[in-house]
Amino acid sequence: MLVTGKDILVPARAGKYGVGAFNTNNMEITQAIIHTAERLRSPVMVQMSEGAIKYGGQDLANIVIDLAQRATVPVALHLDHGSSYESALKAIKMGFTSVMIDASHHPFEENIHETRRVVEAAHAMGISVEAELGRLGGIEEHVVVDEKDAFLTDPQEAVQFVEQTGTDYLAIAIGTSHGAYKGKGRPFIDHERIEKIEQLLSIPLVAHGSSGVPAEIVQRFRDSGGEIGDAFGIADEDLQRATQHGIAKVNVDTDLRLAMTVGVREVLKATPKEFDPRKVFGPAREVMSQIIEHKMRVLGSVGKA
Ligand SMILES: O=C(COP(=O)(O)O)NO
Ligand SMILES: [Ca+2]
Ligand code: NA
Ligand SMILES: [Zn+2]
Repeated sequence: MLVTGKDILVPARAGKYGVGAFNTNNMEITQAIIHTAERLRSPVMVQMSEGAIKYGGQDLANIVIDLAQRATVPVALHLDHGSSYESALKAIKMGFTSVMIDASHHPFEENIHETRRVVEAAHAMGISVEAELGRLGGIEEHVVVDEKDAFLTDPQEAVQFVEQTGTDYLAIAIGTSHGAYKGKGRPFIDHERIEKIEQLLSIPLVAHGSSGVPAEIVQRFRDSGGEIGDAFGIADEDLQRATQHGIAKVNVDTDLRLAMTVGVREVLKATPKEFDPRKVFGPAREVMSQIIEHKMRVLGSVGKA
Protein backbone atom coordinates (compact mmCIF):
# COMPACT_ATOMS: atom_id res chain seq x y z
CA MET A 1 0.00 0.00 0.00
CA LEU A 2 1.12 3.59 -0.73
CA VAL A 3 1.81 5.40 2.55
CA THR A 4 3.66 8.50 3.76
CA GLY A 5 7.30 8.48 4.83
CA LYS A 6 6.25 9.08 8.43
CA ASP A 7 4.04 5.97 8.41
CA ILE A 8 7.18 3.96 7.64
CA LEU A 9 9.93 5.79 9.54
CA VAL A 10 8.34 6.49 12.93
CA PRO A 11 7.85 2.72 13.56
CA ALA A 12 11.36 2.08 12.21
CA ARG A 13 13.01 4.43 14.70
CA ALA A 14 10.86 3.04 17.52
CA GLY A 15 11.66 -0.51 16.45
CA LYS A 16 15.38 0.21 16.05
CA TYR A 17 15.62 -0.91 12.45
CA GLY A 18 16.46 0.94 9.25
CA VAL A 19 14.35 1.14 6.11
CA GLY A 20 16.06 1.27 2.72
CA ALA A 21 15.27 4.30 0.57
CA PHE A 22 16.26 3.13 -2.90
CA ASN A 23 16.55 5.42 -5.91
CA THR A 24 14.82 4.43 -9.12
CA ASN A 25 15.09 5.62 -12.73
CA ASN A 26 13.06 2.98 -14.59
CA MET A 27 10.53 0.14 -14.40
CA GLU A 28 13.06 -2.64 -13.73
CA ILE A 29 14.67 -0.91 -10.77
CA THR A 30 11.23 -0.11 -9.35
CA GLN A 31 10.14 -3.73 -9.74
CA ALA A 32 13.27 -5.02 -8.06
CA ILE A 33 12.77 -2.68 -5.08
CA ILE A 34 9.08 -3.33 -4.49
CA HIS A 35 8.96 -7.03 -5.33
CA THR A 36 11.92 -7.71 -3.06
CA ALA A 37 10.23 -5.77 -0.26
CA GLU A 38 7.09 -7.88 -0.71
CA ARG A 39 9.07 -11.13 -0.80
CA LEU A 40 10.84 -10.22 2.45
CA ARG A 41 7.83 -8.57 4.11
CA SER A 42 9.78 -5.33 4.47
CA PRO A 43 8.55 -1.74 4.38
CA VAL A 44 10.45 0.27 1.78
CA MET A 45 10.87 3.77 0.36
CA VAL A 46 11.27 4.32 -3.36
CA GLN A 47 12.89 7.64 -4.15
CA MET A 48 13.37 9.75 -7.26
CA SER A 49 15.90 12.55 -7.51
CA GLU A 50 15.18 15.68 -9.56
CA GLY A 51 17.34 14.06 -12.24
CA ALA A 52 15.11 10.98 -12.25
CA ILE A 53 12.03 13.20 -12.51
CA LYS A 54 13.63 14.96 -15.47
CA TYR A 55 14.40 11.56 -17.02
CA GLY A 56 11.12 9.70 -16.42
CA GLY A 57 8.64 12.34 -15.27
CA GLN A 58 5.04 11.44 -14.42
CA ASP A 59 5.40 8.23 -16.48
CA LEU A 60 7.98 6.89 -14.06
CA ALA A 61 6.22 8.30 -11.00
CA ASN A 62 3.04 6.53 -12.11
CA ILE A 63 4.86 3.21 -12.39
CA VAL A 64 6.05 3.63 -8.81
CA ILE A 65 2.66 4.81 -7.53
CA ASP A 66 0.81 1.95 -9.19
CA LEU A 67 3.21 -0.72 -7.93
CA ALA A 68 3.13 0.86 -4.48
CA GLN A 69 -0.68 0.94 -4.35
CA ARG A 70 -0.84 -2.74 -5.29
CA ALA A 71 2.04 -3.75 -3.01
CA THR A 72 1.33 -5.98 0.00
CA VAL A 73 3.81 -4.00 2.15
CA PRO A 74 3.99 -0.26 2.99
CA VAL A 75 5.73 1.76 0.26
CA ALA A 76 6.36 5.52 0.17
CA LEU A 77 7.36 7.53 -2.90
CA HIS A 78 9.97 10.10 -1.85
CA LEU A 79 11.55 13.08 -3.57
CA ASP A 80 15.31 12.80 -3.01
CA HIS A 81 17.31 16.02 -2.65
CA GLY A 82 14.54 18.43 -3.58
CA SER A 83 16.37 21.67 -4.23
CA SER A 84 13.54 24.16 -3.78
CA TYR A 85 10.06 24.81 -2.44
CA GLU A 86 8.75 24.65 -6.04
CA SER A 87 10.39 21.28 -6.63
CA ALA A 88 8.87 19.84 -3.47
CA LEU A 89 5.39 21.07 -4.29
CA LYS A 90 5.67 19.79 -7.87
CA ALA A 91 6.54 16.35 -6.52
CA ILE A 92 3.53 16.42 -4.20
CA LYS A 93 1.34 17.28 -7.18
CA MET A 94 2.86 14.28 -9.01
CA GLY A 95 1.70 11.99 -6.19
CA PHE A 96 4.82 11.77 -3.98
CA THR A 97 4.03 10.91 -0.34
CA SER A 98 7.30 12.19 1.11
CA VAL A 99 9.58 15.03 0.01
CA MET A 100 13.10 16.11 0.91
CA ILE A 101 13.95 19.79 0.87
CA ASP A 102 17.75 19.87 0.81
CA ALA A 103 18.78 23.40 1.71
CA SER A 104 21.79 22.23 3.73
CA HIS A 105 24.30 24.11 1.56
CA HIS A 106 22.62 27.41 2.55
CA PRO A 107 23.40 29.29 5.76
CA PHE A 108 21.60 27.94 8.83
CA GLU A 109 18.83 30.57 8.97
CA GLU A 110 18.08 30.21 5.25
CA ASN A 111 17.93 26.44 5.58
CA ILE A 112 15.41 26.90 8.40
CA HIS A 113 13.32 29.35 6.38
CA GLU A 114 13.24 27.22 3.23
CA THR A 115 12.53 24.04 5.15
CA ARG A 116 9.74 25.57 7.22
CA ARG A 117 7.96 26.74 4.05
CA VAL A 118 7.98 23.21 2.65
CA VAL A 119 6.89 21.69 5.96
CA GLU A 120 3.87 23.99 6.24
CA ALA A 121 2.73 23.29 2.67
CA ALA A 122 3.44 19.54 2.76
CA HIS A 123 1.76 19.03 6.14
CA ALA A 124 -1.31 20.91 4.89
CA MET A 125 -1.56 18.14 2.28
CA GLY A 126 -0.69 15.26 4.64
CA ILE A 127 2.75 14.70 3.13
CA SER A 128 5.92 13.99 5.18
CA VAL A 129 9.11 16.04 4.95
CA GLU A 130 12.82 15.23 5.15
CA ALA A 131 15.26 18.09 5.70
CA GLU A 132 19.05 18.11 5.96
CA LEU A 133 21.54 19.80 8.27
CA GLY A 134 25.23 19.50 7.57
CA ARG A 135 27.03 18.70 4.34
CA LEU A 136 28.12 15.35 3.01
CA GLY A 137 31.33 15.06 1.05
CA GLY A 138 31.09 13.78 -2.48
CA ILE A 139 28.83 15.05 -5.18
CA GLU A 140 25.33 16.04 -4.04
CA GLU A 141 22.71 16.15 -6.77
CA HIS A 142 23.00 19.88 -7.24
CA VAL A 143 25.94 20.89 -5.10
CA VAL A 144 29.57 19.79 -5.31
CA VAL A 145 30.73 19.81 -1.73
CA ASP A 146 34.45 19.18 -1.62
CA GLU A 147 36.18 17.79 1.42
CA LYS A 148 37.19 21.06 3.08
CA ASP A 149 33.64 22.47 3.03
CA ALA A 150 31.99 19.21 4.02
CA PHE A 151 30.97 19.61 7.63
CA LEU A 152 29.25 17.24 9.98
CA THR A 153 25.98 17.96 11.76
CA ASP A 154 26.18 19.83 15.06
CA PRO A 155 23.86 18.12 17.61
CA GLN A 156 22.81 21.36 19.34
CA GLU A 157 22.06 23.04 16.00
CA ALA A 158 20.03 19.98 15.03
CA VAL A 159 17.74 20.46 18.04
CA GLN A 160 17.18 24.11 17.16
CA PHE A 161 16.67 23.24 13.48
CA VAL A 162 14.00 20.62 14.16
CA GLU A 163 12.18 22.86 16.65
CA GLN A 164 12.09 25.74 14.20
CA THR A 165 11.14 23.77 11.08
CA GLY A 166 8.89 20.92 12.22
CA THR A 167 10.55 18.55 9.77
CA ASP A 168 9.37 14.94 10.15
CA TYR A 169 12.83 13.39 9.72
CA LEU A 170 16.33 14.79 9.47
CA ALA A 171 19.25 13.86 7.23
CA ILE A 172 22.46 14.30 9.18
CA ALA A 173 26.07 14.47 7.94
CA ILE A 174 27.98 11.81 9.85
CA GLY A 175 30.86 10.95 7.53
CA THR A 176 29.07 9.36 4.59
CA SER A 177 29.23 10.79 1.09
CA HIS A 178 27.50 10.12 -2.22
CA GLY A 179 28.85 7.93 -4.99
CA ALA A 180 31.19 4.95 -5.34
CA TYR A 181 34.30 6.54 -3.81
CA LYS A 182 33.49 7.22 -0.14
CA GLY A 183 37.05 7.32 1.05
CA LYS A 184 40.29 5.37 0.81
CA GLY A 185 39.21 2.11 2.38
CA ARG A 186 36.56 1.97 5.12
CA PRO A 187 34.96 5.43 5.43
CA PHE A 188 34.93 7.07 8.86
CA ILE A 189 31.43 7.13 10.42
CA ASP A 190 31.04 9.41 13.43
CA HIS A 191 29.06 7.06 15.71
CA GLU A 192 29.55 9.29 18.75
CA ARG A 193 27.89 12.11 16.84
CA ILE A 194 24.96 9.90 15.77
CA GLU A 195 24.47 8.76 19.36
CA LYS A 196 24.55 12.30 20.69
CA ILE A 197 21.93 13.39 18.14
CA GLU A 198 19.87 10.27 18.94
CA GLN A 199 19.66 11.34 22.58
CA LEU A 200 18.61 14.88 21.69
CA LEU A 201 16.08 14.19 18.90
CA SER A 202 13.17 11.76 18.84
CA ILE A 203 12.35 12.04 15.13
CA PRO A 204 13.71 9.46 12.63
CA LEU A 205 17.22 10.25 11.37
CA VAL A 206 18.38 9.74 7.80
CA ALA A 207 21.73 8.50 6.51
CA HIS A 208 22.61 9.54 2.97
CA GLY A 209 25.46 8.03 1.00
CA SER A 210 24.82 4.58 2.44
CA SER A 211 25.66 2.30 -0.49
CA GLY A 212 28.02 -0.50 0.48
CA VAL A 213 29.63 -0.72 -2.98
CA PRO A 214 30.20 -4.48 -2.45
CA ALA A 215 33.56 -5.72 -3.80
CA GLU A 216 31.82 -8.59 -5.60
CA ILE A 217 29.63 -6.24 -7.63
CA VAL A 218 32.60 -3.98 -8.38
CA GLN A 219 34.56 -7.01 -9.67
CA ARG A 220 31.63 -8.19 -11.82
CA PHE A 221 31.40 -4.64 -13.21
CA ARG A 222 35.08 -4.79 -14.24
CA ASP A 223 34.84 -8.36 -15.54
CA SER A 224 31.94 -7.41 -17.80
CA GLY A 225 33.87 -4.52 -19.31
CA GLY A 226 33.11 -1.70 -16.91
CA GLU A 227 35.78 0.72 -15.73
CA ILE A 228 35.79 1.76 -12.08
CA GLY A 229 38.53 2.93 -9.73
CA ASP A 230 39.23 2.13 -6.10
CA ALA A 231 35.56 2.07 -5.05
CA PHE A 232 34.52 1.83 -1.38
CA GLY A 233 31.19 2.09 0.42
CA ILE A 234 29.78 2.01 3.94
CA ALA A 235 30.57 -1.10 5.99
CA ASP A 236 27.56 -3.22 6.99
CA GLU A 237 28.58 -3.05 10.66
CA ASP A 238 28.56 0.75 10.58
CA LEU A 239 25.04 0.77 9.15
CA GLN A 240 23.86 -1.85 11.63
CA ARG A 241 25.19 0.19 14.56
CA ALA A 242 23.63 3.40 13.19
CA THR A 243 20.16 1.80 12.99
CA GLN A 244 20.39 1.04 16.73
CA HIS A 245 20.88 4.74 17.40
CA GLY A 246 18.14 6.61 15.56
CA ILE A 247 18.98 6.16 11.89
CA ALA A 248 15.68 4.96 10.35
CA LYS A 249 16.00 5.90 6.65
CA VAL A 250 19.04 4.71 4.72
CA ASN A 251 19.62 6.07 1.20
CA VAL A 252 20.96 3.68 -1.44
CA ASP A 253 21.46 4.67 -5.08
CA THR A 254 24.98 3.73 -6.21
CA ASP A 255 24.57 0.03 -5.36
CA LEU A 256 21.50 -0.28 -7.59
CA ARG A 257 23.15 1.69 -10.39
CA LEU A 258 26.08 -0.74 -10.27
CA ALA A 259 23.83 -3.81 -10.02
CA MET A 260 21.61 -2.73 -12.92
CA THR A 261 24.64 -1.99 -15.11
CA VAL A 262 26.35 -5.27 -14.17
CA GLY A 263 23.18 -7.16 -15.13
CA VAL A 264 23.07 -5.49 -18.55
CA ARG A 265 26.82 -5.70 -19.23
CA GLU A 266 26.97 -9.40 -18.38
CA VAL A 267 24.16 -10.21 -20.82
CA LEU A 268 25.63 -8.14 -23.64
CA LYS A 269 29.06 -9.69 -23.09
CA ALA A 270 27.81 -13.27 -22.79
CA THR A 271 25.29 -13.16 -25.64
CA PRO A 272 26.47 -10.69 -28.30
CA LYS A 273 23.70 -11.89 -30.61
CA GLU A 274 20.97 -10.91 -28.12
CA PHE A 275 18.80 -7.91 -28.97
CA ASP A 276 15.54 -8.65 -27.15
CA PRO A 277 15.21 -5.79 -24.59
CA ARG A 278 13.54 -8.16 -22.13
CA LYS A 279 16.59 -10.40 -22.21
CA VAL A 280 18.93 -7.40 -21.90
CA PHE A 281 17.21 -5.55 -19.05
CA GLY A 282 15.32 -8.39 -17.34
CA PRO A 283 18.22 -10.28 -15.67
CA ALA A 284 19.40 -7.06 -14.01
CA ARG A 285 16.35 -7.30 -11.76
CA GLU A 286 17.79 -10.42 -10.14
CA VAL A 287 21.16 -8.77 -9.55
CA MET A 288 19.44 -5.76 -7.97
CA SER A 289 17.15 -7.97 -5.89
CA GLN A 290 20.14 -9.67 -4.27
CA ILE A 291 21.65 -6.29 -3.37
CA ILE A 292 18.33 -5.02 -2.00
CA GLU A 293 17.84 -8.20 0.03
CA HIS A 294 21.31 -7.90 1.57
CA LYS A 295 20.64 -4.30 2.53
CA MET A 296 17.26 -5.08 4.09
CA ARG A 297 18.87 -7.84 6.17
CA VAL A 298 21.65 -5.51 7.30
CA LEU A 299 19.13 -2.82 8.25
CA GLY A 300 16.82 -5.29 10.03
CA SER A 301 13.65 -4.38 8.13
CA VAL A 302 12.91 -7.94 6.93
CA GLY A 303 9.62 -9.18 8.37
CA LYS A 304 8.66 -5.76 9.76
CA ALA A 305 5.78 -5.19 7.34
O1 LIG B 1 22.31 9.43 -0.53
C1 LIG B 1 21.94 8.96 -1.58
C2 LIG B 1 22.60 7.74 -2.22
O2 LIG B 1 23.89 7.53 -1.73
P1 LIG B 1 24.85 6.43 -2.42
O3 LIG B 1 25.56 7.13 -3.54
O4 LIG B 1 25.78 5.98 -1.35
O5 LIG B 1 23.98 5.32 -2.93
N1 LIG B 1 20.90 9.47 -2.23
O6 LIG B 1 20.27 10.58 -1.77
CA1 LIG C 1 22.66 18.77 1.08
NA1 NA D 1 16.31 11.84 0.56
ZN1 LIG E 1 21.69 11.78 -0.73
